[in-house]
Amino acid sequence: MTTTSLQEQAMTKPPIAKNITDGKKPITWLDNPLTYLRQCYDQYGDIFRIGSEKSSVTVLAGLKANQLMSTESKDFLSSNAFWSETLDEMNCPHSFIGVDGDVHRYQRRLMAPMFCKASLKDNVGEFARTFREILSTRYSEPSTRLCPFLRHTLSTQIGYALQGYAPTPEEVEALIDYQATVMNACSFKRISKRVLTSPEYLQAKKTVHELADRIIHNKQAEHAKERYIDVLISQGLKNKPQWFTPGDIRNHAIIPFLAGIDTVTSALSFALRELLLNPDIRQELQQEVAQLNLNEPDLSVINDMTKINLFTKEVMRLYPPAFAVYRVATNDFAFNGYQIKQGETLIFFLSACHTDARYFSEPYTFKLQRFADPDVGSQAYAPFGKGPHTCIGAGLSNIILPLNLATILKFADFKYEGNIADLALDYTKPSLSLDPDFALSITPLAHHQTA
Ligand code: HEM
Repeated sequence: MTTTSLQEQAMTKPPIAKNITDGKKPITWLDNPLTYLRQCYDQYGDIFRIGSEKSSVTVLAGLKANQLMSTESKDFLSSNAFWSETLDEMNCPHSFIGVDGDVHRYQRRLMAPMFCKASLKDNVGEFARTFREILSTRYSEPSTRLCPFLRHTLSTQIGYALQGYAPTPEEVEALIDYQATVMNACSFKRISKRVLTSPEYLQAKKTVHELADRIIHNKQAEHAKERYIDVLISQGLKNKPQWFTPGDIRNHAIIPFLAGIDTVTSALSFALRELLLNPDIRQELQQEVAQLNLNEPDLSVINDMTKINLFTKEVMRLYPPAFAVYRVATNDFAFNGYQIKQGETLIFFLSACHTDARYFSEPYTFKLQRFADPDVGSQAYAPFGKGPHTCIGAGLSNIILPLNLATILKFADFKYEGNIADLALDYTKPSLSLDPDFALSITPLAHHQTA
């Protein structure tokens, strides 16, 4: 491109996406955001706007957007401006997902040791036991709604590992409803804020507050390691009281659930859907798990899950639970020849490259061995985000996701009665989800009893 046309482009705004279809029929951003973004990226490339000329949001995508987020995001991008209304409603002004700079760095340093593999390695056996127990005691029924089952399992695993407390299934559902309602009303603006006065929402909020207080005050003497919430109180509150209001502390009590349950549920449900679509892959993975000791597994067993690990990576490439993240520009900056203005809301479509044939051949084909080639991925693969806010729970997720999948493959049979390819996507939750009524018939296998 010549210098003049670059200058001209900088004067104009990025193109507005128009007439977007899924290949057959028109689709909208609100109804089908992932497909919408993918089609826009194919049509317009690394930068475009969605919405109308009067009110639009700029989307940055592709390798350059990922690199920008990784390297320079701290200089001119803010998470806070996007999250602030959600944090107001949750009464936690310093919740670390929605703050920038020193207050974010300080909390991240405090939390990082609790999320590292060295800290989680002793929980692996307990994760496996938890899943087997829940599977056999609660969910060996003819038809199990998959998402509540996974949320119950994951909240128990995450809760015991980090907070020494496992929420009840009712508390977990209240958490999920509360989070989805606040985010949809306050940050994504998908629904009216009037919903925040509805009796259902207020009840969920009350349940979540009570849960947070119970976690804070549940100082179980027998808990083996220092709990996340205790570290935050003993170090954070003590050294930086201005960043740990009572509301912030409550938020820290539930943050591992808010960030971890919905996302891992998404990945696991798409994984099971993919296994139902691909019986050959299911059989291959079943052969691998047959060789594994899942009775008392440790980290080495997770490392031995070669195919399962390749499989989960490929699942998150095609179905990235958090396919895009929001930021607000805190300074003017240039991107791909266009000028981004301070104050603009931006969507970083970080998973755009996941279906770009330049980085992943035949991108819409599910290939079990794709990531066996170590050169595949790198900057183009970003299921856990990029830059300062990149997922702190990625290590935990890389343990519980393959472990749970292996456990269900080894200890249960699962069937779907309908046509699995027809299952609709659901965008009412913060993460990419499958139809909330998606139900499987799960039968614990006989050797489960003796395992
Ligand atoms: C498949 C599973 C998961 C996926 C795909 C995922 C994805 C992400 C992404 C994309 C971000 C970046 C958000 C942004 O830049 O605005 C993020 C942040 C975060 N994730 Fe995850 N996540 C997963 C599991 C977990 C788990 C299991 C936990 C904890 C129990 C967790 C805790 C967090 C937290 C606390 C943050 C905020 C980090 C910060 O602001 O510095 N995530 N996650």
